[in-house]
Amino acid sequence: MLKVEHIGIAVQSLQVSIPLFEKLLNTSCYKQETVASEYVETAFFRQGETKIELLEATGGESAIARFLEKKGEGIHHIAFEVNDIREEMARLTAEGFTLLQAEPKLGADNKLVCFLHPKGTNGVLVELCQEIEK
Ligand SMILES: CC[C@H](C(=O)O)C(=O)SCCNC(=O)CCNC(=O)[C@H](O)C(C)(C)COP(=O)(O)OP(=O)(O)OC[C@H]1O[C@@H](n2cnc3c(N)ncnc32)[C@H](O)[C@@H]1OP(=O)(O)O
Ligand SMILES: [Co+2]
Repeated sequence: MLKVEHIGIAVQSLQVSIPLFEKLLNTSCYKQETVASEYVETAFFRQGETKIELLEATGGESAIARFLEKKGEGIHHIAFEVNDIREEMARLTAEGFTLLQAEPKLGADNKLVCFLHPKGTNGVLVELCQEIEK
C-alpha cells in the first residue's frame, strides 16, 4: 500500500457538511463528483498527502444510505492507494481477505477502486484505489 489516499465520511447533507469541513480544515473543497453506480455524491478536501472524502447518499439503495440509517454520520471507510489494484486484489485474496468485487470499478477522483468486507478487517471498511493514468 502506498499511502492513505482518503478517509471517507458519511454525511446527511453535503450542503451542510462542506462549509463545516471548509471551516474545520481551513481549505476549500476542490471537487464535488457524483458516482451514480454507488448512489453517492462526493466532496473532496486535500490534507497534505491524503484527502477527506465526504459522501452523501443520492438513493435509498446506496451503501451510504444504509450506513447512515444504521450508524448515523461518521467515518465510513479508509482508502489506500496502490500501484496495481488487480495485483493487490490477488495478493489480498491469497491472504484470505474477502473482496467485495471480483473486478475493480470506476470510483471518484479518477480512480479504479474495490472494497474489502469489514468483517475481515477488524470492522474497518477498506477501499483500494489506483490512479487512472490520464
Ligand atoms: C466508489 C466511490 C467512492 C470512492 O472513493 O471512489 C466511495 O468511496 S463510495 C463508498 C460507498 N460504497 C461502498 O461502501 C461500497 C462497499 N460497501 C459495501 O459493499 C457494503 O456497504 C458492505 C458490504 C460493507 C455492508 O453491507 P450493507 O451495506 O448491506 O450493510 P449491512 O448493514 O448489511 O452490513 C453488514 C455488516 O457490515 C457492517 N458495516 C457496514 N458498513 C460498514 C462500514 N462502512 N464500516 C464498518 N462496518 C460496516 C455492518 O455493521 C454489518 O455488521 P453487523 O455486525 O452485522 O452489524
Ligand atoms: Co472512497
